[in-house]
Amino acid sequence: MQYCEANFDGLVGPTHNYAGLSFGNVASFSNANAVSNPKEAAKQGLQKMKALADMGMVQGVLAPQERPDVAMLRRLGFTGSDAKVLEQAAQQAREVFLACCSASSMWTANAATVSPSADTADGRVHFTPANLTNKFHRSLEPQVTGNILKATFANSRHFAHHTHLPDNDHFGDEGAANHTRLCSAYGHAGVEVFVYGRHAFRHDLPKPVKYPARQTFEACQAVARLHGLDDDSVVYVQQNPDVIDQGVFHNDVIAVGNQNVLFYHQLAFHNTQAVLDEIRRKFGDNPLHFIEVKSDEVGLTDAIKTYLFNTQLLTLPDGNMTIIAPTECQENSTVANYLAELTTRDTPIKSVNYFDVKQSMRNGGGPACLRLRVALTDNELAAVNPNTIMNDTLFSKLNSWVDKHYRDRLTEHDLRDPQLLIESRAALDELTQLLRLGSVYPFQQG
Ligand SMILES: NCCC[C@H](NC(=O)CCC(=O)O)C(=O)O
Repeated sequence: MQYCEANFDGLVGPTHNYAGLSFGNVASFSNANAVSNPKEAAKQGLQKMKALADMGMVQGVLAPQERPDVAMLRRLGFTGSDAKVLEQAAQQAREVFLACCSASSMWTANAATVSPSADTADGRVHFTPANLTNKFHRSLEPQVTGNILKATFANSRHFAHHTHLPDNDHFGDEGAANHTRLCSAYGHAGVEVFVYGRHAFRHDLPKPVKYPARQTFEACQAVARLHGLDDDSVVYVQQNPDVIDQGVFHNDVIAVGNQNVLFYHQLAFHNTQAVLDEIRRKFGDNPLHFIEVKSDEVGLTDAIKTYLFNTQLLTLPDGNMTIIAPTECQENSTVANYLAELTTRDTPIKSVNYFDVKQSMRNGGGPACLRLRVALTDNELAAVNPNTIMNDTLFSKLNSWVDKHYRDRLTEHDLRDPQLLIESRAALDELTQLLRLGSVYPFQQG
């Protein structure tokens, strides 16, 4: 049997904007109110997807969500026509209105946690959408995310879809951004590493003081239980609370793993040595590479600014690994030099490819935030909705779709425009036909 790791990237939605919604995410806060370009953002994402498909990777697309979320605004007491709801909300509750306009579903590393069939008790691929409770704008996502995942991985023999965890801070779950799987080959049972920021029920244990810890230990345990993972193949790791307080709001801002490589910053974890020992013990005898970046090689500030660790670490068809990095890494000489030197070392990482995803970076989302990894066997891949897999035809169709529907400039004022809602729904309706997803959006369900 053949195995692969597919990357499913989130398509940037037509309302991509900068609203400063994510306290603790430095880029989001510092770009609040900047003018966005949804068309460019969507195209930057498509370019990355196409380039990975051209490298021989299996690349999929996950549809964006319906925004503004008029249904949520109605639930919060705004009434009348859609236009009236938008106008009242924008005037009376600006922050709530902006939260209901965010295109944040584009960061599909936060869509769900995925466990491949090689790790699960029933031999199916398991998906749990993340509840994203810590930020109101992101807590709007899990229901429709679940719909989109079910329409993309629509085969109950191979794919198990769980309901997101309870919508409560005690079970705060940010999905795959805090989950890494290490394995000797994608089809072999691996070690699933869950990273949390705090314990929900224990107040005596360390936690950040300035910024929120979005993910809890209890959420990680619940997902591992739902997926039927074996305790001997799971490691729970606490993120270093100090780095959360410096702007590392997800683990994938400070560490990334692939197969037998864990690439991380010296300050990433609490009790690092114990973490590494447990991973090594559970991983077994096969070779395992811990690539630790020391603070005197790349300081935390540079790592956060350039998103050195929010890179995709991919195994190419020739067996070598490559790093997919944002151009911010190339523009910083310390980081660029580090990466150049890394490819000469005796590790599986042999090359670096840089991509311009600046529209996403300004909201704190790098290449790794934009993708959800799904390791699949050939049979499972054959059961994935084929219309969501990137190739020349889909690339050209999606580019034309973006050209037809997306604006190239969006300000806060534009978000109030009822015409934008009409345009966005028309775009998404067409997209669901293009990707053959069925009716996944509230506006399609009457
Ligand atoms: N994995 C990357 C996620 C980035 C995301 N940013 C945002 O939602 C910013 C939205 C805004 O500020 O307009 C977040 O913080 O969860």
